[in-house]
Amino acid sequence: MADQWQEAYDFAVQVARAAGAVIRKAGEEEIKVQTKSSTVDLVTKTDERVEKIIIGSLKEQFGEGTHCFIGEESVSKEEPCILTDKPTWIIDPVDGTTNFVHGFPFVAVSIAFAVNKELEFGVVYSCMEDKMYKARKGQGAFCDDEPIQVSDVKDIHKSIIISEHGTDRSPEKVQKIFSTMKKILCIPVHGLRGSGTAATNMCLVACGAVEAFFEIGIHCWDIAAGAVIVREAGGLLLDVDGGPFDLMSRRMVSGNNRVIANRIIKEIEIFDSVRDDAPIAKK
Ligand SMILES: O=P(O)(O)O[C@H]1[C@H](O)[C@@H](O)[C@H](O)[C@@H](O)[C@@H]1O
Ligand SMILES: [Mg+2]
Repeated sequence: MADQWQEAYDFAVQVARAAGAVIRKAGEEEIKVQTKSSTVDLVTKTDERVEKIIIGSLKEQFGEGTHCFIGEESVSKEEPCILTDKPTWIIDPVDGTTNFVHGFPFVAVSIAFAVNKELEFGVVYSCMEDKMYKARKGQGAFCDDEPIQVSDVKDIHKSIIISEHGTDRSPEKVQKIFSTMKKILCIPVHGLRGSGTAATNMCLVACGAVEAFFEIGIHCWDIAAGAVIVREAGGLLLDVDGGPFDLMSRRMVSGNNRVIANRIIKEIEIFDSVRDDAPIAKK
């Protein structure tokens, strides 16, 4: 089995790199934009095309029917978003679609693989920067084949924290997001940042550029690959209430260590998000 997953891991890296090349090329042409859950939740033909390319290549390589797929664009067309014990690929073809549309240079292809509901490996290709992040359970995390590690900062006053605003602009949620950010800024921390892609944000935690990233409202495909990369780089993942991380819960804190993560958690104003694996009628 171990060798089988190694082959899948290596193949995921190849597929992510090829997908990134398609995105880069598409960014040079006219981009037609549509919307999904809200007027600021953007999608393009490239998101759909790249997801088809990724899933098509994986099916061709590993055989139709043996593996399951959770892809952002397939789920938006009401394909199931349920993690079972079967080998399952969790894919965000274009993480940072808003960045892609605007030419803001952080866009990632995110591919994760889980077996028995446990994440085995994750690959994040930051395609505009041409940086390949990857990690396999128990084997460390890498950027362009160089080992990466989270920062060793324990003093929150010496930290940079990342968060995002998400795509739900209901005033109550925005109020909570900004109130949390204000409290964290006023701890004070050195800075608050956001790249516009959750996958890249997690890689920034993994390589020690920032101490933590938290968000409520993200989806499993935004963070599954990054979760493996953060853990393998020595970091940790928690729920925003300090409990165990739950991939389907749409909320997460990823940090370099528990001291930093706990300090952030103290300030987070939690709001509800419908779980990724909720029955479609509830979404
Ligand atoms: O929709 P994409 O660009 O795949 O993912 C983005 C989320 O929609 C957004 O809520 C989040 O803030 C951003 O970090 C994420 O990557
Ligand atoms: Mg995404």
